[in-house]
Amino acid sequence: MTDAHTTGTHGTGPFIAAIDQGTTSSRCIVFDKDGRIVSVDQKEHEQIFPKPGWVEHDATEIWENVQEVVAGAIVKAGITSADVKAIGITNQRETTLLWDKNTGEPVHNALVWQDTRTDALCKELGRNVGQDRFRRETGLPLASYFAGPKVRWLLDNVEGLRERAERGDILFGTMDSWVIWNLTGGTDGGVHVTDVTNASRTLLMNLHRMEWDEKILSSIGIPAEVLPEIRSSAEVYGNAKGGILDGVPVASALGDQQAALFGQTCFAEGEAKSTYGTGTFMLMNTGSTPVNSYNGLLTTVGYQIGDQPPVYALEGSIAVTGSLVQWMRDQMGLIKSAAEIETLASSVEDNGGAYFVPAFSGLFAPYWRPDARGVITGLTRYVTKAHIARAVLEATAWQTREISDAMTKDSGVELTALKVDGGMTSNNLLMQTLADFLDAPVVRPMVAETTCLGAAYAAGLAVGFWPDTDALRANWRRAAEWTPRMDADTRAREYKSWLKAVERTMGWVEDEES
Ligand SMILES: Nc1ncnc2c1ncn2[C@@H]1O[C@H](COP(=O)(O)OP(=O)(O)O)[C@@H](O)[C@H]1O
Ligand SMILES: O=P(O)(O)OC[C@H](O)CO
Repeated sequence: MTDAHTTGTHGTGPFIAAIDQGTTSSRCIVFDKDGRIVSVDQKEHEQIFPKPGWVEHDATEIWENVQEVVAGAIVKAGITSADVKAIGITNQRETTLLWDKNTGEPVHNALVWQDTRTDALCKELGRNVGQDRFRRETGLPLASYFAGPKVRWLLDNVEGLRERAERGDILFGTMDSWVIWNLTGGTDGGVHVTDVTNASRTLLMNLHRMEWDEKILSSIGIPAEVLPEIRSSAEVYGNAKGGILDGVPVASALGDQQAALFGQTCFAEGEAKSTYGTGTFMLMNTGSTPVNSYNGLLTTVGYQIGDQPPVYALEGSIAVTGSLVQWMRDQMGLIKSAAEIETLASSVEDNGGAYFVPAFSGLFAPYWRPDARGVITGLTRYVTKAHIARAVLEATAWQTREISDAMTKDSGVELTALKVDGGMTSNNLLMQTLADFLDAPVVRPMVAETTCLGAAYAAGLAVGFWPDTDALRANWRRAAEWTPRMDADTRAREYKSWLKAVERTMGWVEDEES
């Protein structure tokens, strides 16, 4: 398939190292000038589920893993810090951490983006401050997904924390800030920064001014003292201090989905990519002005290169896609490996009338309904586990279709082709189904690790390793393409049934339960 896990040096360097601090693992990839992978090292971290709906990570474990994978990738490449021109950072977005700047100790586990404990707080803020205000100033709907309410929860629930924060002893960061602060020295002069893409996921940054919004900070109840400085996505923030890359410039930070947009070289307005991992995130470059969404998408920052103006994006976020395949494997035991879902689903011609809407933690885009829960509908005695497997894959494709429709409505741009990446894209049936449901070609690049590649590209631009985005475009190579085969009537009929199934998920959780 792709060369994602090859090791061994290409040429003689120099190189760029990218760190991807993801939801389930941390990895480091070394790239050469052609954007090819030289080495990879990766380590998973524990997923902590203290209560239903709560998801946490141990940030100390994550920082240890990051150091380990960086050392692993450098050793596998057979190079030294002298061969590495810059380090790029990309990360799971929205996951929220507060730590003590004097000791470097986290005050609590990080609250992960999937964590829904702030649902009630968001409702309260919506009543007191108004949904519209958040949308207008930050581009985001008020939802537990984002970082701001998680910061407030920590300040309210960790004893004595608010006083320590107001005294200036506590730092807030998403995982980019945590990794950069530690890489650049931690308690010994670490820099406390974030980039515009990560800041645009907090509900705290004014999307038009690229600054923390004081009115929103005071309405959520967050002291400005804890906040990192907002910087561009591609500039030198500081040099690594200690460790195997001592002295190397840390030169980019991008939320992982924005990094994938960059790695897929979606530099022109209207270009879009969709990343199929645990969840799925489709982003479309909308150019130099933020496009308001009236159809359930997020307005977010795509990237900002140094002192150039920021580039905005529209995003459709789907919470459950690859994780539904994991659920079929781990909770249901219907398949033994994620790849087996393709074999099972391919053993039947169609879904047998069954539709599966995986609203396990409510529905994200384009609905933003925390009260929704998963349903399998259309069941008769005819339906087998193979039909369900097919409905599982179709769920990912239909959710993408809904987001693509919303993007067309919001941006006026018709999707002519979708660039895809992520673990699920190795599933040919899914990719064909996607092309069929979108009625547009689906293309996958040679380097499937677009997230790390995007972080490497941004860091490389910052230090002059690559001259400009045209040089990056030249590296993009197509590995596979799927073209639509479904007839229009079947597509329309199936889409109607899918939308009917989605309706059945709504309102399941009563107000007091949520
Ligand atoms: N062949 C496959 N068919 C369907 N889903 C798959 C397949 N292979 C992997 N997956 C799913 O893809 C996800 C892993 O993709 P990855 O891009 O590594 O995710 P993440 O970066 O979110 O951890 C898992 O949720 C897994 O269930
Ligand atoms: O770490 P991933 O690939 O699951 O991405 C998570 C997203 O950034 C959440 O917004």
